Amino acid sequence: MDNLKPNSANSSPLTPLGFLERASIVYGDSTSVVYNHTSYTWSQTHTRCLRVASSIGSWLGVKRGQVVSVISPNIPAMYELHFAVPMAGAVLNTINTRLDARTVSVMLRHSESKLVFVDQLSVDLILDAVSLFPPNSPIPRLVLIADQDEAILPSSSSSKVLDPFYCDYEELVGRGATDFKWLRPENEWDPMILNYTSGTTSSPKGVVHCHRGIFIVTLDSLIDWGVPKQPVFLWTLPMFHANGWCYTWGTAAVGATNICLRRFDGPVILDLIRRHGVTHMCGAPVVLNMLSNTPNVEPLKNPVQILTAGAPPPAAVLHRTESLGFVVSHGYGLTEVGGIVVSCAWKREWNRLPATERARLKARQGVRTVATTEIDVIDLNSGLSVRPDGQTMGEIVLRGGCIMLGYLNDPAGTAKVMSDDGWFYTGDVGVMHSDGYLEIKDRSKDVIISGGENVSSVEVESVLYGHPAVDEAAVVARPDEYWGETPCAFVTVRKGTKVRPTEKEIVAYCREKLPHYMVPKVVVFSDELPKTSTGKIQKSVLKEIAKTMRTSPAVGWSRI
Ligand SMILES: Nc1ncnc2c1ncn2[C@@H]1O[C@H](COP(=O)(O)OP(=O)(O)OP(=O)(O)O)[C@@H](O)[C@H]1O
Repeated sequence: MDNLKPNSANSSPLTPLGFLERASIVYGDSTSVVYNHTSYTWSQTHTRCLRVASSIGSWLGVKRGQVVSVISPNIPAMYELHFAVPMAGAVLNTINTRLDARTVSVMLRHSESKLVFVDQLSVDLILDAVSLFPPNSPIPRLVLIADQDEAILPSSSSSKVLDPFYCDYEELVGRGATDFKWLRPENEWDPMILNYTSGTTSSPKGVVHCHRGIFIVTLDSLIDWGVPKQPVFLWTLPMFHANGWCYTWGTAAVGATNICLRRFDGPVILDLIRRHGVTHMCGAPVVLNMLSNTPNVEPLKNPVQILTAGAPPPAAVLHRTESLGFVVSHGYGLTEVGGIVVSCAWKREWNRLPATERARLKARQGVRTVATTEIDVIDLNSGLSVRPDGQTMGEIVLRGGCIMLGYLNDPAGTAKVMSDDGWFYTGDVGVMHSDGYLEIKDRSKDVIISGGENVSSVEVESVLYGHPAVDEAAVVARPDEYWGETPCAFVTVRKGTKVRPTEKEIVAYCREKLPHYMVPKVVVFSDELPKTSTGKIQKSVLKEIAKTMRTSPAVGWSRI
């Protein structure tokens, strides 16, 4: 067999872009995208993407390997650009619409972006970002995405303000060639995506993924969640957040109907579920919390699959969401791995357990997905696997085909997380249970060390979420002269709570459920917790507040 080698018939570069052409054949007349009064079929989406890709290259002059950015919520153009930009041979960089102008400016310069597609509501943001470019530095071309269905340009958007825009998105569609031969990657390791991390623990880092990695994680995510053909997929997860965990390309593979929406709250989601017969949706735990705290909700008529990841989902929130008729799946991933690489693979026999026990098991992050090569929890001193006792903490490490190529222009940062031993170091601290399922206990930067004991902030938070009056909770370290650090809890109280709990009551509640050293010594009540642009609680901000607190809380916070 020695002379049987890879050849040109069996080694065309892997890429998820081919899913679109296939969808146009198999599902050509079926609805691909719905947004307010606009809808397209898969055949139309295919043609529109080819036209945009053709215009990006031939009219706007973008070359293979150059970066093209998009700043947009979940509207049809955002979906199409996930195909059109890489089909033009360019590298897609989606930018979070909630970032500030300075950060956007840094990202555009860092990525040397050549072209930016800008949703109408981000016009001011992008113009401010561009105005921060140093004199004489090249400015990317701007294309406006004017929303046909919600024609609201920001107040300052007089025609003069729109002058810097080269053209409108629909003009690109109109000018493009339908018979455009899209640029296949020359090599499956060619960069396809540049995503900046959320910046929860440090400044955002530019993660680069290749076609091969995205192909692997996209198919893996469909299999892992058991997504059937032609589901109805509601876009409650921002596509700018790790490309909607790769379901942007995945929905084309299965011919789904993508329900797009600009913004949402609990009632909007529930209304869209009813109107469109939604079968699948994704969201960080904050979305589950929003749904389960929506007043006067009637249980769903048909079960809806909801995949949650991005932050630890407290068991109490999982339980409340499932009692509304959602079927929750729980996954874990990072921008650096493209999507979900670990999930709480559900065992049929667990269905017989009481609901609270099911929720406790489901709150664990779980096992590697089928296409992830290996995961482990290792002791950083010895480099060996920790004991699988559900107690001994270590760092979660991964290896597999969907791990990023590296951080853009940051070899030192890349080397720090991907060392010669072949592991990618996640920076997350976890334990391994005896059944082979792992559970995250914290981010390494958030572990609280009290009297020499490691306290998992996630574990304390999960107890706080079980309190009927607690809406959101975050636990951080507060410096303590005697213990070194002690847990300090920040909580918001649920709307409609008649009798607000006191600090003493919350502490007493935690004492019933946690060892003494894990119980928060201080509980601070607030109307809102600070969040990152991807909706994660900003513990770094809370840590700063906790540091300044001795016996009395900082201004704006109260200990009832
Ligand atoms: N199911 C989950 N349970 C607990 N934590 C999770 C889960 N899924 C993701 N996470 C957390 O989210 C992190 C990945 O988030 P993301 O890639 O959006 O950037 P970030 O880590 O928030 O930002 P930065 O790296 O810039 O601090 C993981 O490292 C982990 O801490």
